[in-house]
Amino acid sequence: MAPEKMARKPSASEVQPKHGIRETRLGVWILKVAHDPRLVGATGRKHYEDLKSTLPLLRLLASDIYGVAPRYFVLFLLCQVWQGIEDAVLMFFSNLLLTTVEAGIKSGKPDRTAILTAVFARLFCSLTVAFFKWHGHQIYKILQAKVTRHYELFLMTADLRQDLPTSQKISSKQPVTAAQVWEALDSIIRFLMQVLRVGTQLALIARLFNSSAGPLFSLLSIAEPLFMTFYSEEIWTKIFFAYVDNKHYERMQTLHKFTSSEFRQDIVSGSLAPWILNEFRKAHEKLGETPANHPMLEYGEHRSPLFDMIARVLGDLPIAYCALSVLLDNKGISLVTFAVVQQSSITLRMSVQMVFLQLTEFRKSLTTMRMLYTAPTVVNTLADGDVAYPRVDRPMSEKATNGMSFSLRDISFLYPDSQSTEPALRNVSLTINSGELVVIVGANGSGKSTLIRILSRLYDPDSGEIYIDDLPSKSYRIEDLHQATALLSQDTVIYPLSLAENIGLGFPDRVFDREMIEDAARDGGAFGFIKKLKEGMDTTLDPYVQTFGHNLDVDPSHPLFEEMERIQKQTDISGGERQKVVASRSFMRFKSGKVKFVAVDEPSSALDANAELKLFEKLIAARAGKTVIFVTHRFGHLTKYADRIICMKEGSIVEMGTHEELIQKKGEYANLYDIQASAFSDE
Ligand SMILES: Nc1ncnc2c1ncn2[C@@H]1O[C@H](COP(=O)(O)OP(=O)(O)OP(=O)(O)O)[C@@H](O)[C@H]1O
Repeated sequence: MAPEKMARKPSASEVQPKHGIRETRLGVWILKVAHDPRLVGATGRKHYEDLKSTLPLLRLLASDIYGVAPRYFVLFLLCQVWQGIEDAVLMFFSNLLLTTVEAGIKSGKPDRTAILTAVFARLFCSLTVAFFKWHGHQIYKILQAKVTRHYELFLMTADLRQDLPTSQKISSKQPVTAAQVWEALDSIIRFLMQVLRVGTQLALIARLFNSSAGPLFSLLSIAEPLFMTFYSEEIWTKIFFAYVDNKHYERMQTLHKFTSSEFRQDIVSGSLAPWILNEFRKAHEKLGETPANHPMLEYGEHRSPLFDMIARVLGDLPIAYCALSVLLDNKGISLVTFAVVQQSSITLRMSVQMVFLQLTEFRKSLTTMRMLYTAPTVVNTLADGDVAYPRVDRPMSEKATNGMSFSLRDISFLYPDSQSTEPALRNVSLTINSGELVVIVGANGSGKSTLIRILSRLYDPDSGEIYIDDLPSKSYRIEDLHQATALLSQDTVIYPLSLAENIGLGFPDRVFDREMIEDAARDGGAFGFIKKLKEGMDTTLDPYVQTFGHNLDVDPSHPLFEEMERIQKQTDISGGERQKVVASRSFMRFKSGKVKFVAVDEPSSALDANAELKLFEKLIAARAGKTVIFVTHRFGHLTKYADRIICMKEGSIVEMGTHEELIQKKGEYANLYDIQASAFSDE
C-alpha cells in the first residue's frame, strides 16, 4: 500500500489566523501558535499601559527587598549596574588606548604619558570587571538566601491563614513558590540590566562616531536584531500549544506500550505478540514518511531563504555605512575608531537580541510577582465576627459555664467543589444543650462527620442558621470558637515533629511543659508505648530527611552506605498507637481550660476493645464544663451513657432520643442496633 502523505511543508493555505492563533501541521503534530502582539502597532499602546502598570509593582518589590537586606540589595544593584555598563566602559577605554597609540605611530612621536594612562585605565577597568564579578557572585548568594527565606515565610503566612473551605478551593492554592519568586526577581533584574547595557552601548557608539551621523549609525547597528526579533520564526519566544494528530502514529505509540512489563503475563498467556507486531507494522506502513520530529525542531525549517538574506544584509549595514562615510567625507573616522565602532555594533546587536529574548521571561516574571502579592489577599470563606467567646456579657453562673450550646435551624450543606448532586446535610434542625453528652449514629455517608465539622465551625452551612450560646455563630471571633473546641477525629494526623510536640500542640502555650505533656499522654493511653521508644518523647516519626548518595549501590557494604541507611532509618508506630498520640493531644487541649465543646468523631477504629473503653471513660471523666458529642458506629459503651442519641440517614436527622426510647421505637436506630447485637448472639 502506498504510504499516505500526511506530512507536507506548511503552506500559506495551512496558516489560518483565527482569534490570533496560527495553526500549522508539522508532520504528525498540529502546532497552534498565538499571534505575537509585538508585531501589531495597535497593541503598542497596550504594551505601554502594561509597562506603566508594572512600575508600582517594581517599586513595591524593590522596597520589599530593601527591607529584607538593605546593604546587600544596594551592593547587588551596584554590581548589576556595573555589569550593565561594563561592555561600554571597556570598549571606551580600548578605543582611547588604540587611538592614542595610532596617533603616536602616525606622528612618529608617541605620547608616553597618554599611552601609559590609557593602558592603566584599561587595566584598571579589567580588574574592576573581575572584582565586581567575584563580589557580585558572593552578594548574589547571600541576597538569594535572604530573599527566598523572606518570601517563604510570606507565602506560608498567606497559606496558613486560610480557613478549611478556602484552602480546598483550587483557585486559592499557592500559585508560586519562594524559589520561583527569586527566579522571577533575578530575571526581572537581568532584563532591566540588559536594557541598560543596550542604552550605554548605543550612547557609546553615537559618541565614538563623533559626528551628527552617530545616532543614524547606532540605528543601523540595531537594524538586524530588530528585524530578527520581529520576523524570526524562533518558536521558543512564542506562546504555543502542540498535539499529535495522526491516527497511525497514535496507534503505533499505543501498541508500543505493550512492551511494558505490566502486560507481559497477558501477552505470553494469550499469545498476543504476533497480533501486536502485525498491527504495529500495518500502522507503520500507513504512516509512511510522515516525520514525527518534535515541533520545536521542525518549526524553523519552513522559513523562506529571503529571511536570512535580509538579515545578513542588515547585519552588514554598519560596516558598509562606515566605509561609505569615509568615501563621502574625506575626514571620515580613524581606522581604530572604525574597528572599535564595528566591534561595538556587533556587541550591541547581541545585546539587543538578548533584550528581546528575555522579554518573554520578563513578562512571565512580572506575572509571578503579581501572583505573589495577591496570595495574602485571598478572602476567607468563613465570616469572622467580633464577639469574644465565651461571651463576657454573661454572668459566670449561667449555663455557658457548662459548655457550648447549639441551636441549628434548618441548615443544609453541600461541600464546596463536591461532585454530588445531594447535599451532605439537608434541613437539619437541632438543639444541643450546654453540658449535654450526645451520640450521633448512622450509616456511612449519612452526614455525621459533616455535622461535627459544621458545629466546630470548620465549614458554614449554605442555608439555615446556627446559634451558639444564643448568638448567631458568625458573630463570634472564629479563633475564639476554635480555641473553645477540641476535635478528635477519625483522620489521625501525626505531625512531622517530636511526639512531645505532637501532644503538646494541643495547648501551644505549654508545648515545652514535659510534665503536662506526660500527664496528657497518660490520659490518652500513649505514655506506655512512648516510654519504650529509644528516644521516648523526643522521637520524631516522619522527620525531614534529605540525603544524596552517588555510586553507593556499587558496594552495599561500604561504610558510607551504612551511614546513609542509618540516617534514612525512620521509626514507625502502629495505627492504634498513632490514635493514642492524637487522643493525648486532645487531653492536652483540655488543659488550656478554654475548651467548652468536645467533638469526638470515631477516633478509636484502630484501638483494641480495652483501649477504646479506657479512652471513652477518660473522655467522659473530663466532660465537666463541656458539651460532648460522639460520633460512633459501635453501639454499647457510649450509647448507654448518652443523654441523647441522634440517628442520621442521608443527610437528615431521622430519630432522636435515649437508647431505650429509640429501641422501643423500632426504627432506624433499633435496626442498626439489632444488626450489631445479632452478630454476637449468633456466635
Ligand atoms: N470533603 C468532602 N468533599 C466532598 N464531599 C464530602 C466530603 N466529605 C464528605 N463528603 C460527602 O458528604 C456526605 C456525608 O459524609 P460524612 O463524612 O459526613 O458521612 P459520615 O456519616 O460521617 O460517614 P462515615 O460513617 O463513613 O464516616 C457523603 O456523601 C460524603 O461523600
